[in-house]
Amino acid sequence: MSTEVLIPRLAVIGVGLIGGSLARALKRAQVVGEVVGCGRNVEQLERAVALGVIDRYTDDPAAAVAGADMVVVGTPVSAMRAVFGAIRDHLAPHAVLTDVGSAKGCVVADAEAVFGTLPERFVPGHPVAGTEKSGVEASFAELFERRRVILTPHVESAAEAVDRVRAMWQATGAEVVEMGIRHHDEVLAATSHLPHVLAYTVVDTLASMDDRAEIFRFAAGGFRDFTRISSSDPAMWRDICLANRECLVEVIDEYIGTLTRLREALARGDERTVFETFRRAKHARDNFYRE
Ligand SMILES: NC(=O)c1ccc[n+]([C@@H]2O[C@H](COP(=O)([O-])OP(=O)(O)OC[C@H]3O[C@@H](n4cnc5c(N)ncnc54)[C@H](O)[C@@H]3O)[C@@H](O)[C@H]2O)c1
Ligand SMILES: O=C(O)C(=O)C[C@]1(C(=O)O)C=C[C@@H](O)C=C1
Repeated sequence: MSTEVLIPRLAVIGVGLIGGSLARALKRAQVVGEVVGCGRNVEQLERAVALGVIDRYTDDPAAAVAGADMVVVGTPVSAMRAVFGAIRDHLAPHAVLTDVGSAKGCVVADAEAVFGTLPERFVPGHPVAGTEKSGVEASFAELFERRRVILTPHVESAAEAVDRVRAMWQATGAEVVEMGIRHHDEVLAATSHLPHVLAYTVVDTLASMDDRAEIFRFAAGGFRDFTRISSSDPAMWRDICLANRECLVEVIDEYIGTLTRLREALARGDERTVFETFRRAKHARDNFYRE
């Protein structure tokens, strides 16, 4: 099989679950030359080299991006503004800059604040794939296979830069789609951020009940499936939820409406409403996952 080096030098700033999985996938596909990692935790970066995820590392973002053809920011969204500030004057003229943040409006606002105007070669991105684990140890090359990656190019994004980021993600086995920035944040508030809020609050509610030991002793498959994502990094999810709070609060209100209606139906013994709510949900989910 012939392969083409799409990215002679890749800089990954924030080599964790997502940055590490991307580096692994691109190496496996043999489409990348050298991978330079950058972060704040030297032990983690050394581990990344030992695992073969990156070829070398530096703790200086400016040095990491020097000569890089593609720069991927894989830090928590709250760190992106500082990273943009540190690399701003050191990007090669031909370098394409992208990120993997779970919310996009905040990242674009940060880029605009740092760069003045949005750079032509900046293409915001979001792989809609992950796990509840964090760190380079949890990264794996197959993470993005048959998953979606959303690109949210801004009006100034150069078509050629968008093509390069698309080609990078396609090489990982992902399907790439484009979306408006606000639309992305509304959709992900509903499909990703709300479920995380629900999982965290359900577990938190049960954990604060007096008989919690008894409750958790009898928690079985349903509880495990529903709450897996409440094991995700609380600091990362605090950042995501606050960054996308406008869209998230709207969809939480919508959800509270549905939950309140169900609660009232249960209280008055309204079989029909309870059944119809569950039936509609089963129908929607079964259709969604029928492939
Ligand atoms: N975990 C998921 O399921 C998932 C899925 C898609 C996108 N994302 C997004 O990807 C990004 C990374 O998430 P992750 O799950 O890989 O987290 P992670 O904790 O596994 O990795 C983040 C890495 O960034 C490093 N870092 C933190 N602050 C930094 C800074 N100021 N400069 C340089 N490096 C810094 C950390 O040391 C760590 O190595 C986040 O923006 C998140 O919103 C996460
Ligand atoms: O599967 C998980 O553990 C995830 O949380 C992945 C998940 C999601 O909500 O689906 C989490 C955050 C992202 O930005 C994209 C994907």
